[in-house]
Amino acid sequence: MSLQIQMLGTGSAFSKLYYNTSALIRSTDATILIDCGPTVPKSLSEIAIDLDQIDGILISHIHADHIGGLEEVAFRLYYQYNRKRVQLYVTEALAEVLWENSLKGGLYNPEDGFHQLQDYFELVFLQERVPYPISPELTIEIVPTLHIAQKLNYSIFINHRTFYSADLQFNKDFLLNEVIHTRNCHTIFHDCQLNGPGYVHTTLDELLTLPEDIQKLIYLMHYDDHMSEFIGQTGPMTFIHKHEIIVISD
Ligand SMILES: Nc1ccn([C@@H]2O[C@@H]3COP(=O)(O)O[C@H]3[C@H]2O)c(=O)n1
Ligand SMILES: [Zn+2]
Ligand SMILES: [Zn+2]
Repeated sequence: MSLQIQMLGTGSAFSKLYYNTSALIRSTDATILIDCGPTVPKSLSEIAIDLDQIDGILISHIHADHIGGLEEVAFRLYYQYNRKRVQLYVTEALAEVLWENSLKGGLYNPEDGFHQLQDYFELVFLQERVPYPISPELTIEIVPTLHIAQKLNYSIFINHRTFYSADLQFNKDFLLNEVIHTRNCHTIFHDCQLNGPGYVHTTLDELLTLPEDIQKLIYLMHYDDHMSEFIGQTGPMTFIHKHEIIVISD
């Protein structure tokens, strides 16, 4: 069984060069978007993927660089793609905040029957730490991780052994004990702030404290526009780039 993870963007929240960090998971039987910042529709069109080729969207947390493209996607699925229904993978709690505190402002339209998130998307409520089989070849599992205190935030295990971080404060114990020791992950996509202190993100210096054999598994994403100054300074870790495809075999 193999799947592809293709980056739609690899930049930080304020990047002007690398697009918002987001990825497309493509198995033979499902195409799922992880996060949907404002640059996602443009990035998809650059690789000639139409919105109606996407089966579902998973949201890690509510910051504009991860959800700011959802209004466009919702409207276009309805008006340009003949009311196409796409699954939205979220926890129930995140769905509530997503609608009430973000999308409702643009998408609420009672005259045309749009009252709630379900009027645009097929909601699939994920449970924390419960694997969810999206298709025979693709299983996802979300785990709560710390980005900003008291703010919902979920990182993702894809087919059990690939870890994809949401925006994340460095958690060495979690990476060593859960991601590596317990789950035996072979591939890690990790957010990376190039200059410290990180405050709400993991810094490059923090990732460089991990054992080298673990660093070898790490693709760095969510980086700032001065990334090129750090090429050669990331140990065995690799910057991943927009539209790059990583093939995952299990
Ligand atoms: N305490 C905080 C909170 C937020 N931020 C910045 O705001 C961005 C929101 O999107 P992000 O991708 O989570 O990155 C955050 C920080 O750049 C920050 O720098 N410090
Ligand atoms: Zn972000
Ligand atoms: Zn964030």
